[in-house]
Amino acid sequence: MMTARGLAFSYGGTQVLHDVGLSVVPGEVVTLLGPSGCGKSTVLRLLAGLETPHSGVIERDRADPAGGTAFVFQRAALMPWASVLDNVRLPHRLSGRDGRADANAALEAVGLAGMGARYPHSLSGGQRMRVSIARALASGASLILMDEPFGALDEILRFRLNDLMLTLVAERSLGVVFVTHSLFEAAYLSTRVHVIGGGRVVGTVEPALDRRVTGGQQRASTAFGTVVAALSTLLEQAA
Ligand SMILES: Nc1ncnc2c1ncn2[C@@H]1O[C@H](COP(=O)(O)OP(=O)(O)OP(=O)(O)O)[C@@H](O)[C@H]1O
Repeated sequence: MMTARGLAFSYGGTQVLHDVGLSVVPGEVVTLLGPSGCGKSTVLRLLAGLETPHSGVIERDRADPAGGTAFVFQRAALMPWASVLDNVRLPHRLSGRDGRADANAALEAVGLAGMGARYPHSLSGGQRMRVSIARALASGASLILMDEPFGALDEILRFRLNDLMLTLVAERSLGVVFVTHSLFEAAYLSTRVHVIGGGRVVGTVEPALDRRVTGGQQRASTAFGTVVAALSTLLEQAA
């Protein structure tokens, strides 16, 4: 779906990325893990086209039928004056379409069927994040860039939304590039984890987990422990 190679980027005179590359195909969650300020969000901004790399290339697969890219931020960026349904169908409205059917289907997919008439202020943090994910799904995007989407949620909610994401990725063959601080979340969700330090990929781990096992059983498995240990070692090198 997307391949990036040799990305370098500076803010003013300060180089924050030296050499970052990644690729994502449908059904994959590719995670960027690293200490605060290492450049994870900047990589997402480059992938989203919000910034232009100073060197390196980003190639989007032209054969990708759905083609679109959606962004999900840490704070669910919802319009407070608009209903949940109108928030979710915003991408449709911006391109002159109705979008109700897609928006309702997406709300159902994230477990918020029947909540379309509510307003963001009446939702919990986890529900708001679900609305934000529903908006990304309803937009029809096949590639979703997620910048610490569950960082502000409690552990239980984060676990639930991690499972929801894995289901949606598998069912809809989405590609996801995911940024997180949490090595446990990275281990649980990812097809591949790139650990970033000093603007470079310092190491990559492909969690070899049995994906039929979920929840506490997965997190308590020996395989999971091995992945977490490998990621901690790389994180120590990245810090
Ligand atoms: N608009 C900007 N202008 C100048 N410097 C910036 C800007 N945005 C980010 N930076 C700097 O670039 C570096 C990388 O920032 P980035 O937000 O990509 O890191 P991050 O890994 O996502 O951090 P965090 O995990 O804390 O969100 C940091 O040192 C940050 O201070």
